[in-house]
Amino acid sequence: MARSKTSAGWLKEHVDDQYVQMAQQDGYRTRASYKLLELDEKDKLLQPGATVLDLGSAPGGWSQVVAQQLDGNGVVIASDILPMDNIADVTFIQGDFTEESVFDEIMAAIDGRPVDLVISDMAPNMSGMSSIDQPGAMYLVELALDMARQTLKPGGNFVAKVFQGEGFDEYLADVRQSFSKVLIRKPKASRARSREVYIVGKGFRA
Ligand SMILES: C[S@@+](CC[C@H](N)C(=O)[O-])C[C@H]1O[C@@H](n2cnc3c(N)ncnc32)[C@H](O)[C@@H]1O
Repeated sequence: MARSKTSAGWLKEHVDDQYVQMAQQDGYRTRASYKLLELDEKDKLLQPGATVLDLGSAPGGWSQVVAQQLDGNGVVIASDILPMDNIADVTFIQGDFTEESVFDEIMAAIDGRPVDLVISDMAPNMSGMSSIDQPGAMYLVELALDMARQTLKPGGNFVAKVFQGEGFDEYLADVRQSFSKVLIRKPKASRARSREVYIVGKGFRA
């Protein structure tokens, strides 16, 4: 096989490919499933009977993991601007999360239930220009945190994909205001060259 990359680059791409292959074998719609599986293994996020809100859910890799772990015992509400094929036991709301009407629709689906976990893997389409992409990404995670603050039960948990760059430190400080423990995770299935990390907030303080 011709190797045009450095051996470190080749090795990383090979590992990335392995996740794609694993997802196909395990029946997950995307390699992203392994990120949530690793976060759950480390931080014990998914408990039977939980109400979970999955923001930026398409194509559904995280929702599949949540539905699988809850195994019919719990409530999963997922939302994305893109369509998502049906997943058993997952209520899906399609729409732009920056629009108030979508926020209201999600709130209506939650129907006053205390939410145990809010997870956001939302990311805007990247233009490659960080002066545009970074503020767009930060805006989405700020809205996700706002939703978490309005819906989580005391002691509830929060996960958000955040890109390291402008606004990251301020966002982290903001998350720390509302959770008793905050961790920064880089799951193995997250590409090393990506600036994405996952902020995990545990123990919501209402
Ligand atoms: C990395 S993907 C999520 C993958 C998902 N967690 C999974 O496991 O299948 C990021 C998602 O964020 C969604 N997204 C981006 N901007 C959005 C917005 N304004 N409102 C809702 N979803 C948005 C995208 O459509 C995309 O599906």
